[in-house]
Amino acid sequence: MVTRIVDLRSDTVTKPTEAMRAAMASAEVDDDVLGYDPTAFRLETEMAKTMGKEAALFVPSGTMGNLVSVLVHCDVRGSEVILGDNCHINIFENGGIATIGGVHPRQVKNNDDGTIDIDLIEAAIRDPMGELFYPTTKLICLENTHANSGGRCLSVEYTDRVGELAKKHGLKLHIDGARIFNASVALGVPVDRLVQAADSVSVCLSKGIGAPVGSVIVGSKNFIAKARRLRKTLGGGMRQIGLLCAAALVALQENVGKLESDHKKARLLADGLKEVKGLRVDAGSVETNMVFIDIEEGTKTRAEKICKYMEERGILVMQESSSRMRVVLHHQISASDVQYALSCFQQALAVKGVQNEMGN
Ligand SMILES: Cc1ncc(COP(=O)(O)O)c(C=O)c1O
Ligand SMILES: C[C@@H](O)[C@H](N)C(=O)O
Repeated sequence: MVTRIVDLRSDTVTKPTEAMRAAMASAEVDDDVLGYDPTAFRLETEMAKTMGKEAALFVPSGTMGNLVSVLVHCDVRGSEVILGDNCHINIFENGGIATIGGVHPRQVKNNDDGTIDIDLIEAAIRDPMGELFYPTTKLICLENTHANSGGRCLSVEYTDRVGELAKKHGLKLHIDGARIFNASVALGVPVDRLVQAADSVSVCLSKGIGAPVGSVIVGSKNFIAKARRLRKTLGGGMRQIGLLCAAALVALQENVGKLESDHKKARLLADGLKEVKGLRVDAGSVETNMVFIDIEEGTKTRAEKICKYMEERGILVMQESSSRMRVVLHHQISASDVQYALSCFQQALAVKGVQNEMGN
């Protein structure tokens, strides 16, 4: 009988706290399409100030935040965006920039640390006055932290260099900052400084920050004005969104300060897992709240079996492939949860049933 659930699938799984629920219940609201929801205005004003940009816009998801941002920057037919081959926009957003926006993705290899070699970015740029055959590069996208690289942080120095390259070629820079606060805390760099070079940033409130729903796009006033119109076009114009924004305001107050603790718990779990025979964990590369766990060659089991074994004990783990799993720490995972998860992983790899000759 499972008596407790330890949900390590993602930092998107957090439940609203009592303070968030109370704020939602008492939120001052109005129609944000016909006018301006006052609580949405408060959140957008606060986020623009925090991120060091002129303006901000609440959107229902990080996927819509990236889609709207890319489409505002790539506003002419035949536009092209340079992005990492392993980035969220390219892998997990249904190809929306192309299928909905008609923007051509120019994939450049992501390094293991989430960066893209700057010389490869420059080599991928297609000059608008160039060959008749080519799309026109309009935008470069980075992702910080980089989820598929295990939550690795892009440094401010690297980000500034990419920003300089974009300016040199008359391009814009967008940062998928779903976990930008995690990067800021891990690097010890104020978040507004970390994104200073970016023309736009999409910030998820629904991840490590722990809000139930939503993201915020930040940028210039002109950019946000265009983004607001495009959000409506995409069906994202919402009415009394102060209910959601009130929870986000509480989340910002409550949880940014807890991100370092999430990172410490991730490192603690990674250090324990790397000692488990049959698992391979690069604990040294754990910079924020994510840990990728690989099954070692020759270990006669699969991620599916381990995830099932863990789920039977109340621990939810994201299966990435037949030999890879991911755990993500968040403010609703305690230190004792971490120890419990580690002990269950140790048991899973020791149990005959989980390991068998066929590795089935
Ligand atoms: C790096 C990154 N960007 C964007 C998103 C999209 O956010 P949402 O799930 O709110 O659409 C996610 C995850 O969800 C993510 O991990
Ligand atoms: C799966 C992915 O879309 C989500 N952003 C996560 O990290 O959980």
